[in-house]
Amino acid sequence: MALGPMENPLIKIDRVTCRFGERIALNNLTFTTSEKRIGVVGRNGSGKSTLARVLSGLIAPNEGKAVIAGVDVLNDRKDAIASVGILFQNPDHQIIFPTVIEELSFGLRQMGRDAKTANRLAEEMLARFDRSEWAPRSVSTLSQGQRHLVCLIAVLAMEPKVIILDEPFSGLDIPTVRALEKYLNQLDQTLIHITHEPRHIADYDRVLWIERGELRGDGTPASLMPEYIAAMEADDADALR
Ligand SMILES: Nc1ncnc2c1ncn2[C@@H]1O[C@H](COP(=O)(O)OP(=O)(O)OP(=O)(O)O)[C@@H](O)[C@H]1O
Repeated sequence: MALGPMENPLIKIDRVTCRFGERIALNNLTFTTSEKRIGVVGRNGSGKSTLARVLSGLIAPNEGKAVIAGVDVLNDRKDAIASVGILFQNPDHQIIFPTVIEELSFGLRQMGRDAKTANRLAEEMLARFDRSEWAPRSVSTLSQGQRHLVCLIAVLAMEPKVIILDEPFSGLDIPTVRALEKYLNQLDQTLIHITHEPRHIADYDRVLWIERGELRGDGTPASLMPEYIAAMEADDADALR
């Protein structure tokens, strides 16, 4: 018998606890999901970025594990690269090479492509985004929005099944946000989008509301966001504690 999405979810967070010293960033968090568009909300410091890092295998939880498309993303790094990609809030936390083509080729080399193939695929990706002239450009000469697009292209080039977006639009101007949104909406891949802006996930299939490292709410945007927004507005005295 074929397993349905409930028995064989695309994404599984299984009893994950993450501590930083005394601080508990994620507390025995468990959920599964196979939806294509998942929003993650919660106040500052609630554990969203920690969840993003666990989901992409970049940090080891103290307990529990993350499994994406059957891959234990922490322990099986080679398969994890094909399963999950992450777009950080700040592109400068992601970019490590001086030129755009080197940056794009790097991920493809990591996936086992030879240098020539990686270069060709990177050039094809730039052409797809109508940015072929960026190939030899020094990344430092691009604007923040342009560097963001380089990071997104780099993630897409690796064709991961799941793309995690950690507040991808903060600090970007309206046209750049619109352009990135357009690219993202067209994608066939699963998106997990961490945001403080309800508008960005209004059409999503599911929203997870994280508070103090635990799941405070779980539902559709229509069922969950009114309560979330009311809680945020009622709670401004507690901000930054
Ligand atoms: N490397 C770290 N060292 C120490 N504490 C950390 C570290 N990373 C996260 N924390 C703490 O873990 C908690 C959760 O942080 P996290 O960055 O996951 O929150 P967040 O929901 O993404 O916040 P924001 O909305 O402000 O980006 C916070 O209390 C934070 O101070």
